[in-house]
Amino acid sequence: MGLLIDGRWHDQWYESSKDGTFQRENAQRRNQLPAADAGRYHLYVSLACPWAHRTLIFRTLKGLDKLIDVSVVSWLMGENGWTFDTALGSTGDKLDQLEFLHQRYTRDDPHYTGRVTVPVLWDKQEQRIVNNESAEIIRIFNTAFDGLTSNRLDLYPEPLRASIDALNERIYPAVNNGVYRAGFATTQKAYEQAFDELFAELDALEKLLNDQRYLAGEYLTEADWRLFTTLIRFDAVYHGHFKCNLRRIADYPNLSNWLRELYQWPGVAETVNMEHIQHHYYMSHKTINPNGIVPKGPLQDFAARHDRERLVGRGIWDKTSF
Ligand SMILES: N[C@@H](CCC(=O)N[C@@H](CS)C(=O)NCC(=O)O)C(=O)O
Repeated sequence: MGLLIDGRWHDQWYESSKDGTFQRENAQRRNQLPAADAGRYHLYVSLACPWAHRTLIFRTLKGLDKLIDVSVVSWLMGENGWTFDTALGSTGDKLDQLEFLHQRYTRDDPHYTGRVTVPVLWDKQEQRIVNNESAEIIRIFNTAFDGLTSNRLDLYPEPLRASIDALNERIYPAVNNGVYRAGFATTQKAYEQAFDELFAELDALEKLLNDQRYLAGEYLTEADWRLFTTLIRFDAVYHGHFKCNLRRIADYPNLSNWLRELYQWPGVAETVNMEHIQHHYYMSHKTINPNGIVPKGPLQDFAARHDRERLVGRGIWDKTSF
């Protein structure tokens, strides 16, 4: 775990602020696509990472698998940060056989300063990072290639944007980033604050999903998928490793049924890799789990039946029907 300073790699742990709260660095590459060309872009992901996972799901749902190839980093994030160690689950860097992800960042800018994160959307033609912010990469995937794929699904449809934005705004700090705020807190107070906000929000979402099929109502949207990548990791990792243990997702009937429905959505189960998820967190965060013991449980069956048919659901918004 470390960062680049003026293009040179330094191995160092996250710095929290004086009051012990975890500070997440803002992603630095925030461009739109120069053009929607097939085969021009390459996606770098970790199968362990909830942010990268969003982009993999959108790539699948939007039928981009043949247009955008993917390299997967190793699940272990050690002293060199993310690596392409094929012995530890990486596909290798399919473009240039690089050893470390930080070399991809210094190909973008030899003087890059900052953390080296996944996901990364790389432009092979211009040899630069288009974007390394998952919230923006999924919006790009949602529309940019529609002319090439004829895929008409819309996960951020105009009439639902205000409610999707409002959901993201509360779920990101309390849940998506909330589990990290709890897990990486370095004072009791900072941990308890993150913990309380997290479970207050999960309780509210449990209530919301009692009367509606998906977060924004009858349509399955971006807001659901952004929550999904955190909740699918919750009982296996955040509950124990990040001490988010007031309740498990399995203790929330609506959230766990909703989670199973999304897991069973065509193509989605193939994007979930529990081995990468558990090994990454428990073995990479030595300050939290110094001996790197990876728990064997819990037993989970996301393929089991769910009860969501009891509520009206229209699936993903299809632009051709409007
Ligand atoms: N805002 C970014 C966050 C990405 C992020 O923090 N990814 C983590 C993996 S889960 C990472 O690569 N961390 C490496 C580091 O912070 O050094 C996004 O959503 O794309």
